[in-house]
Amino acid sequence: MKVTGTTGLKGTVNIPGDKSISHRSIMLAGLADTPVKITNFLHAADCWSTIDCMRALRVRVEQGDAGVLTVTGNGFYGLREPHEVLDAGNSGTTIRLMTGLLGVQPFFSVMTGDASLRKRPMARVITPLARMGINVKGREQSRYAPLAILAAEQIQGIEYDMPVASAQVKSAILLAALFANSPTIVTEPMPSRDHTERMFETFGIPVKREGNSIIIEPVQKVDAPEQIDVPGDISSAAFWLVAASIIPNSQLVLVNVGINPTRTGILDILTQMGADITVTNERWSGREPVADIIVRSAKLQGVTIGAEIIPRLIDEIPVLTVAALFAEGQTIVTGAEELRVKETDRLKAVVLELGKMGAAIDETADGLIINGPQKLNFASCNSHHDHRMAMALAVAGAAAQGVEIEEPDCVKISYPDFFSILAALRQE
Ligand SMILES: O=C(O)C1=C[C@@H](OP(=O)(O)O)[C@@H](O)[C@H](O)C1
Ligand SMILES: C=C(OP(=O)(O)O)C(=O)O
Repeated sequence: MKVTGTTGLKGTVNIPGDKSISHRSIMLAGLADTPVKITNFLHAADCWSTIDCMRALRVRVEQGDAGVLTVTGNGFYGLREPHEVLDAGNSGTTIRLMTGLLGVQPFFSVMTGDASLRKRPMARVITPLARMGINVKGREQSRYAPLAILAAEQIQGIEYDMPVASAQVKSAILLAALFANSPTIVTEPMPSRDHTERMFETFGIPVKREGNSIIIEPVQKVDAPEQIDVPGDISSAAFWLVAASIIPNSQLVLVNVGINPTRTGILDILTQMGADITVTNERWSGREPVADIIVRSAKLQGVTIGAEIIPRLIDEIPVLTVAALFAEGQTIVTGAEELRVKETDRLKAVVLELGKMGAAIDETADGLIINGPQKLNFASCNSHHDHRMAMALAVAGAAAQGVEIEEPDCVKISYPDFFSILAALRQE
């Protein structure tokens, strides 16, 4: 995929559905006994992995006009033993959340994923689930998938202090907690995205929050809504926010962007860098706040991105690195060691691939140091089969002298139309 430099981006982008919320909508609707309609669902490979897993557990998922889904479950105890190995593909969210949900079922199941997913840490979910009485085993002393999930007997609620801020670990525990015989208290070191908690409330499940703790009482059933409208994904909007900021003569209107405060670190950091961002038309999409966002080119300054904000922009670091290369002064990222266990080691990958374009970025144990502005040249760069890398490289190329992206197809994981939208917004 070749992306050439452009003199400006202009237009309106309808932001595709939130990936995190799309996964959760299918899982919760699959526990209901009435049909749930889901609009603006993200039709991307990761969310389809969740659909395929839930279908294998005998949940009906039908696709109607405009990609609207209708999910029909068989009730709270209605999942059935799958005949096949469940494949989470490239999706960490699918395998980790599903492990919580499968661990409490009275049947055996096996989950696996692609080569990248089979290298990602799974002990972080297996350890707390084991304390609940859930029996999951994996490869290499239960560190990696494939995972074998044994039929559950008695599930206890636990009090768990999470060692890392991870919405996936938190959500796996909270899903299992619904089926336990006593309450569960999960405490996070820093608040991670709370879409599971909000989705629980949408399904009539009470959620108690005390500081950084979440308390869940077991339930016997869920009260499903008739419809869920998935907000647009701010992690997808992030590529346009950065691209329009650093490419002169740009103005974009991003429509229907989720602005859940556990996700808006990118808006805070770009604003601190001097970006010209206007959040308008704030409204609710169910229990999730959404808005339209106008972004115009601006002169950016370097910024410090510390551990406390990382969970609120965890997936945005690759594209923020590109922003930092175009900003005046130093940008320092710390506390971002979780990036090493994503689809690829994203700290290493940004240094290596943007380095091919001439960028000098220092890699530290838990972050990056970028001195801007830097001049980038045309180069061939590899996505490392990581969707966020592919899109960050495209933004860098469009803002500079162009880029050739090897292995660009991975954008199908979260944003299948990314390249065609980029082409449509270009001014020359
Ligand atoms: O819960 C979720 O939907 C997600 C949580 C984050 O992962 P971690 O929980 O591993 O931080 C994030 O990086 C991922 O893209 C989606
Ligand atoms: C890390 C990501 O997703 P997941 O963990 O679900 O694979 C991502 O989308 O950037």
